[in-house]
Amino acid sequence: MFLRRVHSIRPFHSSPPHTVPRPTITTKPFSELPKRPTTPLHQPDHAIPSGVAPTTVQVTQDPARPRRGRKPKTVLLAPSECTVSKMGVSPKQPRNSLATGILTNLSRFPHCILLTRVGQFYESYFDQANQVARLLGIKLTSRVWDKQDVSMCGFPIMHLDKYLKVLVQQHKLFVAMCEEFPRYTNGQKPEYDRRVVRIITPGTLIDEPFLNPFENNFLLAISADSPSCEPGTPGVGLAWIDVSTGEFFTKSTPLEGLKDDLARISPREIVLAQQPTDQPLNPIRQLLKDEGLFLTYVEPCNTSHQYDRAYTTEESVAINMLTTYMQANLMERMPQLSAPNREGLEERMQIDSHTIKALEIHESAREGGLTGSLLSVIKRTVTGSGMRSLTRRLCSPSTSQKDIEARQSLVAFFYHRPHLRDDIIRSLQDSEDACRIVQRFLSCKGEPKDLLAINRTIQVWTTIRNRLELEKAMERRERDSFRGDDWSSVDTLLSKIISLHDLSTRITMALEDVESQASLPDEFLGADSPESEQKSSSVYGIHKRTIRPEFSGELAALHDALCVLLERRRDLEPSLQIQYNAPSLTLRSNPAQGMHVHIGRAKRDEVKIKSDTSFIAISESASTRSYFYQPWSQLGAQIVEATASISNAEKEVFNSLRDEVKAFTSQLRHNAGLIDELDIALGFAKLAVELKFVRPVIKDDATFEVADGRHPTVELGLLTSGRPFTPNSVALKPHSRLHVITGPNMAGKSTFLRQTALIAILAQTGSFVPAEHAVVGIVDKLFSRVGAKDDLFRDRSTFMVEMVETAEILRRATAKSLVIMDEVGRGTTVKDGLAIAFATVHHLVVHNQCRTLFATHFHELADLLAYNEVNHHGNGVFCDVGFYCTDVHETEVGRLPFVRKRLGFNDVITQDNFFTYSHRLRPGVNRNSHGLKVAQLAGIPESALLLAKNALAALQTQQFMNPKELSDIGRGLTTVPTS
Ligand SMILES: Nc1ncnc2c1ncn2[C@@H]1O[C@H](COP(=O)(O)OP(=O)(O)OP(=O)(O)O)[C@@H](O)[C@H]1O
Repeated sequence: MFLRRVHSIRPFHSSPPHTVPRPTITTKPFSELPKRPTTPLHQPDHAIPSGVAPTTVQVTQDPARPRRGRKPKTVLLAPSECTVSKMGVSPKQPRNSLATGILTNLSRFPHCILLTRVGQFYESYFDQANQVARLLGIKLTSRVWDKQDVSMCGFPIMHLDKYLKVLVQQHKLFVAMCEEFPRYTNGQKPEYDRRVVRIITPGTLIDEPFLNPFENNFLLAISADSPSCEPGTPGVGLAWIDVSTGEFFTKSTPLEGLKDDLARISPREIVLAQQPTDQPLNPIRQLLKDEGLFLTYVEPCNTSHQYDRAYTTEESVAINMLTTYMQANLMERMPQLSAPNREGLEERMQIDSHTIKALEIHESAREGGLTGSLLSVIKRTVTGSGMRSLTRRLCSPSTSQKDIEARQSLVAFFYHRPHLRDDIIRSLQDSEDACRIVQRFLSCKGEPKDLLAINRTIQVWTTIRNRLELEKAMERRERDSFRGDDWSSVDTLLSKIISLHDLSTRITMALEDVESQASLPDEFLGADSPESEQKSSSVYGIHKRTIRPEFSGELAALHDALCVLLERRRDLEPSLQIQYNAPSLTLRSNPAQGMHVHIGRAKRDEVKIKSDTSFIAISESASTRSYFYQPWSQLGAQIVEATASISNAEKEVFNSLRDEVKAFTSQLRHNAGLIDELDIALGFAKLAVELKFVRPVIKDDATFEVADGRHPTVELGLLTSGRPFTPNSVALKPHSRLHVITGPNMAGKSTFLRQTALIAILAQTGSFVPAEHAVVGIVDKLFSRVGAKDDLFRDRSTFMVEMVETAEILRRATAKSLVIMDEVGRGTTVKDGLAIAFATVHHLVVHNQCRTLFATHFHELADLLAYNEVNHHGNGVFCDVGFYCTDVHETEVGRLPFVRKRLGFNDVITQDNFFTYSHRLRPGVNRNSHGLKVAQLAGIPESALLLAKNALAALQTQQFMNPKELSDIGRGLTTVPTS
């Protein structure tokens, strides 16, 4: 039989969320990419990257000579043929070099918003200026080029980060950054070379200050056209990198696992090979399109080059695509990359994409932020990278018993040593994000303060190591019961930390301590004011000392020479004061007047100077005078020259130190990874103490036993309103893998299901769990069917979404999986729903053989499933199903009046209103859902409630009434006759 849906409205599929044309980039094998930037920073380079096509330029009509009836033509122009017209460009070379440069860049990067640096501003011109001004909410203005008005807008460079965030993160636009580089010829006014140094896309943010330090920003490439992508085979190649930290991964995944990987990686941008438009979308492309992710298309990789034997062909394609894309966008900022870490398919618990969202692991479902998520409740890490690692781990916990137990041992170690734990946490708070700093260096960026930060971090690592070793020595000495075994997890960690003592010593020897850095310019050059000092620093090369003079012979000699000059200056000032009887005379410099002699009290001190021709007056105010005085000008120039030489020598030292740090990239990343591990373990230990978590026993079978387990997020939520959480137990065993949960609405069925899944995740992440006791058999895949929303955008009703998710679980769950299902079948008629629920459970028991918790209001399901069972004597098909339920108790004191008060109702509290939910599970089946009580809680009007009550009574007594009778019941005129 064929089913055909008939819609009066055709299904609607929107276009991708962005409208900017996508880039076309030819991919190259990873190994062919330069390992370091080909052009040093700040060296002009006019080479246009290959593969950039001439742009399509809209040629607008000349407003002076309108040609009626003609549409504007679209033609291809080479950049050099473009010129400015009122509303766009026209084919004539403009005389203005800035305009030419901008037009060239606009044509080279047609898919980008171009921001051009002009002095202290970033500016946008031509048609783009309208868009930029609108998006950023800045003023649109115009300027005249070649006697024509050109739209423009701009903002000061200090606002760049704020506006980049709007363009790139908010509007998902690509921004080409065009910087200016002054060229000085024969002491003339500088000319400027302008070139695009980088294209900023949502996935290629490096160290922009608006990057969240606690989140990864992944750029993902997918080999979407793999020929070997048969169902079930891992044929889709993935490669993803956080450009800001250098964390680089690759993996092959089967098509059905792709969605889960996307949910877990949560990429900001996905790079995909372009496909001819006449070809139908393959399933991978269809899935990516359906998910509504931010996709960027590049030219297909036309090489079958395999990056390394360790990687599959699909992975190599993805790696090549990713690195080529990075190269094309990061340009001069392209960092050196280390080889990607390959993730095996079996190493991690696979959590399907719905489950990651439904369990609110790192994002709450309601507000979308961290608050209310599992992560927000369990997070105790103190470093940004620790938090990022924790998030990744929660979304893909380990499936290796050995790894999990090693992590648990570390947590247990710190659990029992609060004083040590607190000490190390305190030390960790002083460490910096080593991975991000190293990545900055690898992108040829970074400042001396980053070197200091790396040094501080290495020192923190050493302090932690020393503290642990000290503790061990103390325990050995003081504790009779000292057991070396207790220390094995810590010893293993310590043995893996690589000593970077030499690197740290070099940085310490080289870098000036912060306090003395500011002393040089003020003291010796007599800057007029802090502002003028700031201004003058660029002009006169006044420079804050960053490297210790004694670090290199050359620097020491330069500093000696400067000292001599400064000594001369120090002598010159008092001798001039005495010679000219002018105590208010000082030697000064500023950008406007250069080196000059300043008289503070002119009336009193100027007399002798005025009559000396070697002083040339350059400015005056009511009480002060300034003079040009050649000996000071010459001496000052020498000082500036010496300072500039020091500055250059320091830059060289800084660059060489930066190179040294870069040479230790893998060691630094390795140590940072271990410290993340430590940070997470310390956090878990603290969490276990604070929230009374216990260490679960990990097994490699199908057991899942939890005594008095709790839902950490719901428990915390209840705590804030002063209510206790009722713990619940579960005991899934290899021979009894299915539990059916029934009970009233609002009595805690969903909470119980979710807490079980969260306990599995926490246990395999290495954390202790919220329970009195727990035995967790390793879960390979975790699935959930909880909560339902429709997905009209993708043409799916609520029930359709429910069935799609159920189908996926039935296809994919294995005997090692854990499945939680909440009210499957509720979205249709009772009979259809019951039938589907029965078939689903049956399939899970017979075919998937996985551990399952199934919550339902269909109590009839119990009769269909069980026979001769301890707590339920049905006529069903299975003998080893567990049945548990929650309850409602009519009591003298209950929650209802208080809940209704909170909802804004002002009821008279009657005895009838009193009941409580028993959230505690008991064995058995509850056949009453008490739905009307929830309706009452929610504020359904009294008359409607009365009608519902009577209708329910009628249905229960099998009495069927005509509409007139029902209406009378609704008006309270009559009640249902009892049978
Ligand atoms: N074990 C518990 N202890 C205390 N309060 C709980 C417990 N479990 C649930 N609750 C409270 O009850 C509310 C409803 O729980 P939950 O959604 O799990 O009920 P349910 O039985 O699944 O309801 P429904 O059948 O209507 O979906 C929760 O938001 C929480 O405030």
